[in-house]
Amino acid sequence: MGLAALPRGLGGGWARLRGLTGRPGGTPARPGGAAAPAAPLLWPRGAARPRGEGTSPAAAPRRREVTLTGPRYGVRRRPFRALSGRDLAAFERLVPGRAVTDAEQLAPFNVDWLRSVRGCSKLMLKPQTTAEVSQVLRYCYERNLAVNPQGGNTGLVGGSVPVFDEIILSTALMNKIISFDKVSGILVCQAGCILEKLNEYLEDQGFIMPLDLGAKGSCHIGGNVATNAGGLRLLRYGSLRGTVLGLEVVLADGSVLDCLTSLRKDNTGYDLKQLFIGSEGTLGVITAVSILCPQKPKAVNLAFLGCQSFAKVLETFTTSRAMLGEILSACEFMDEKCMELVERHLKLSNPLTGSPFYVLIETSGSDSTHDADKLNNFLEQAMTSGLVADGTVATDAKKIKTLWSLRERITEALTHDGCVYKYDISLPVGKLYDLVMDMRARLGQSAKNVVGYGHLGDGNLHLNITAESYSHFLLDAIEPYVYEWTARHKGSISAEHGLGFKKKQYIHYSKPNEAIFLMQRFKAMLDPKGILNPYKTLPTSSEGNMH
Ligand SMILES: O=C(O)CC[C@@H](O)C(=O)O
Ligand SMILES: [Zn+2]
Repeated sequence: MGLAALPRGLGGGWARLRGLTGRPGGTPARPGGAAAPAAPLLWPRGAARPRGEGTSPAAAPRRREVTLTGPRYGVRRRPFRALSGRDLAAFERLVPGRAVTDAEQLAPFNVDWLRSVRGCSKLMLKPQTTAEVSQVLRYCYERNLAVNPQGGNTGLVGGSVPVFDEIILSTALMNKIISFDKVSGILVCQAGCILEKLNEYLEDQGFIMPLDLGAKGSCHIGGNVATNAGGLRLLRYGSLRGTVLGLEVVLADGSVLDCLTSLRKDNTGYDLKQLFIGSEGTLGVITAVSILCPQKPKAVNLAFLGCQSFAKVLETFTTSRAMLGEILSACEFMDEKCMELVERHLKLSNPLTGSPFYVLIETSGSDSTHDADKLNNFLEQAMTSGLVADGTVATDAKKIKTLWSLRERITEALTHDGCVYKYDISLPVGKLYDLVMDMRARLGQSAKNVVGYGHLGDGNLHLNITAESYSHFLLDAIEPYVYEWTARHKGSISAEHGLGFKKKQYIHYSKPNEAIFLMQRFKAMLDPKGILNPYKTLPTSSEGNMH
């Protein structure tokens, strides 16, 4: 690349570092809920192996019926009470006009976004206030009725939909902003606020949300906190365990735990909110969140770079960290297979010529000249030292969004590729791509595509494997090998998606028995009847606990 082509000043909005060949088209963020895309055929092993289902995606109708989770995974319904007419009348009194029983209306809330698991709930309740959530849970607790808390239903591990007939407790109408303090940057809001809407609200006031993810257009902040979602900005702003300052939670028996403080520092006893962050709705229902929001950066730049090897990807990351320092706000990677999929299935265009790997480096700062200088120096170094073979830089918001969609929409592209096996792995960053190469060699022709992408800066790999149709043989080749590999390298089998229904029995690969036992004791203490999001997160010996 000619150094003269470097975007000194980055004024053009969209600067190609070497020979611009294409232009991506703008597209919306990942849809969720009822707006789910074409049906993927995805059967990762859950509580038990799915029974006898292998349909060719090509032959399947785009909106095929998803098989019920209970029979498909061989799960036994726990002895919760079944909903009666008396219960329905009571709920109609507690949330008048907001108790949904119509089967057609309920259908999208019984199926996950990936269309891989399906429950058969007969009732969805849509409370508007914490008091209503409390009354509903008190009633359910007394009557021994199981409850499935649900936000935007964008989860990827089957945690947000019922397994059987659990009552869906939706946070959709709990979407009020309670307060925003411009001095401290602390936002307090109800759990059902949509992430993107919160960000828009904050942007008007010169702030942003500390997290960003592909599902931002549909996911709820309460669901984000309940799953401890990571996303694209974690590298810069840290995890929700740091930015969430307080929570209001309704416990299984209906009691309200008001820990909705807005303090940066508070060392008075145990930090109880941490128990609920990442507990996937199994310990309580999050009804409100207090969260620390950063200033909206005045200057944002995005470099999309092509690298010839993963070693160069790693060195590009370390160099960017060293040279961009405090303005580095994201560092993501994707391999060429991912690029092929977004091009083929979503018709997005690669603005670079073919490279085996692509890296997205975002800077967010307060001084555009200073940031441009820093980025230019970094790019110059990366290019002259041969770390980066090709690249383009965007400074204009629309073009930044277009480039980001290449990365954010990989999940969606994968759903169009056939039967998908998903793995969300944390590893020492140097080992991140070894697992992909190992898996590719191991599976050979039995997989259609083995792709690797993810949050490079966080050491989080999204390994996805696709096949034309479901195969026990392929599943056996992947699992438990992928979990053993991860455990051997001291990684985590769920970096940011949670365990939900599909991964709960693999917790042992990442946590010792003592920790799991303690988790089970917490669960028993906070929800003695086990009514909250049953069959999720924690393994139970009677439900195919394999280890
Ligand atoms: O689909 C996946 O495997 C990852 C989804 C999401 O966490 C992402 O980073 O795009
Ligand atoms: Zn991710």
